[in-house]
Amino acid sequence: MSKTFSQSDVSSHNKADSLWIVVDGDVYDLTKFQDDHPGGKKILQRVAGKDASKQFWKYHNEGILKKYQKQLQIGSLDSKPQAKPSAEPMPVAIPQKTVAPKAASSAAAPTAHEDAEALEPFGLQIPFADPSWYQSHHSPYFNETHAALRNEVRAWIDAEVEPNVTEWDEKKEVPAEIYKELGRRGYLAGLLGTSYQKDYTDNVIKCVPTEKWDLFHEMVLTDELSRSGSGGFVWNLIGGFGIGCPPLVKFGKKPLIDRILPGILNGDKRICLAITEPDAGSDVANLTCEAKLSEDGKHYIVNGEKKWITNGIWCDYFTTAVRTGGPGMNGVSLLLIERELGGVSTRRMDCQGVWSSGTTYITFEDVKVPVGNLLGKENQGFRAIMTNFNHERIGIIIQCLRFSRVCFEESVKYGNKRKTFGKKLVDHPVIRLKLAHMARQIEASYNWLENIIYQCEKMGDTEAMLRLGGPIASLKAQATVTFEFCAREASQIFGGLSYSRGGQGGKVERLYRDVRAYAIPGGSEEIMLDLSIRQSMKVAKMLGGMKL
Ligand code: HEM
Repeated sequence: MSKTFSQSDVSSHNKADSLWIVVDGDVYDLTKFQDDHPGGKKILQRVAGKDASKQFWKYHNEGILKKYQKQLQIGSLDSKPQAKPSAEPMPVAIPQKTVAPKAASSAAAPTAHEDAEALEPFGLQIPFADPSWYQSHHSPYFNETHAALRNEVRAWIDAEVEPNVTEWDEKKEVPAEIYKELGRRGYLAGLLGTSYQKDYTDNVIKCVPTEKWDLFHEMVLTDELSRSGSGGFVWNLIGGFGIGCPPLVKFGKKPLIDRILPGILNGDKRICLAITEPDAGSDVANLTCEAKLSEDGKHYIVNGEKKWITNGIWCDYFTTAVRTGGPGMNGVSLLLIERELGGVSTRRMDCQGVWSSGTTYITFEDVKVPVGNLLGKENQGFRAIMTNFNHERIGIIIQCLRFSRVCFEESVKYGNKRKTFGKKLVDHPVIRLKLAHMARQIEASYNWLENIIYQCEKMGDTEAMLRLGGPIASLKAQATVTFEFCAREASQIFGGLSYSRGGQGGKVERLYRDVRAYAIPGGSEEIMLDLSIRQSMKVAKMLGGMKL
């Protein structure tokens, strides 16, 4: 914005018929906007022609300026210093001695050497609102390729997503263009829990050499997407893909992969995972959706229902758990069902949270699916589903922990501006105690997550399924409990502002509603905690190391 004004220029626009104000040295013409201002026009007229920065920041967060700046800003004060506003989450320079990052090591061994230097500080530097490596703490896991990805994703989310996410959530839809952008940026090819799938897409990620891609990049990507503060948004983008596509890549036959994977990775086609049924959730072995082999042995005829399927309404492909054999886990297969085969109906379900994720009820009626669409072997789908669960749960953990950080960050920011009884909220010990309990749970869980991701990076799929199934289940429960706690405490800190939708407490209100979408699917807390002990004990016994 090149136009500059003096303070006296602004002062002359001090009436309803020409209403200018100044916020942080920038000049806004609110003459037309005043009638639409949700806080009322009188309150704006009272500050007409004046610097209203203090009043503005009392009632709004940064998102408002990002959203309305283009439309309402007409210039800046001639006295405005050149420096950027401090709310900008860009890399910051703080005095310190260790800022020279080492060259990245191989994908299989992410900078796990003793002399790895700390990375440049990045973000707002609010302790615990970002992982400690953003504040230049040393880490054996993250190098400059992870930092480059983090910077790229954050710039995108800050500029194009965060200011719109409330609107999208209320509309229960994210513009299709955003999903395509995910493909264009080459992010989809890296979100599969495998090496980067560069052979199947021309949209290859630019900021990370593909041969260096590892599970920590995937972690950073999911983490930064989640900073949008909307489970609905994150699930819209990766909720179906992140769990529906890996079985295709790992167990699909080559002709099927060659035919459909490029369209999926480019963001042109969408895929989801269809396991849960009206009568089978965590109890996967009891599912009833049947796939009967046709007499000529060329097709499966699929009949049945699936419920709570993320993204289903928008999907072209459904990675579906079907019964091809007898009762129990040994009669279950995975089948890739295509919408265009006919007989697939989808309807949106109204849910408590994750509104823009498209939770779906699906019916399959005599769908004729070619046998070439079988993923893995007939009646051996249960194992593929179990392997997939680890990837799904790790995604849930990453999201929950970032949402917990968002609750923490929002609370710290609000606690530093809201005054009660003559003091800022953060100056009340009872509020600091809430922040302390949030921070300790977030950090403990995140450090465990880093360790588990490192183990996944080192172990093969089968070993990870056996040895990490228990710990991942346990951490999934830990992460959802942490998220619930942080959403609750943040909500108490925001008071009425997080009881109403939108506005300053909007993120916290939305995340509070999203909690159950994390605590129930992908294995409920109860199932996870029980499994964590059963599985860990069983494996320890099996591997012969446990002495009682
Ligand atoms: C660039 C100028 C402004 C824009 C674009 C703007 C926009 C908005 C928006 C979108 C809301 C709805 C709540 C939210 O989403 O946060 C809102 C609420 C409000 N605004 Fe503004 N506003 C501006 C300036 C001001 C100023 C200067 C004041 C005070 C002097 C003010 C006072 C309020 C109040 C009291 C509310 C209601 C807050 C609540 O519900 O708790 N606004 N504004």
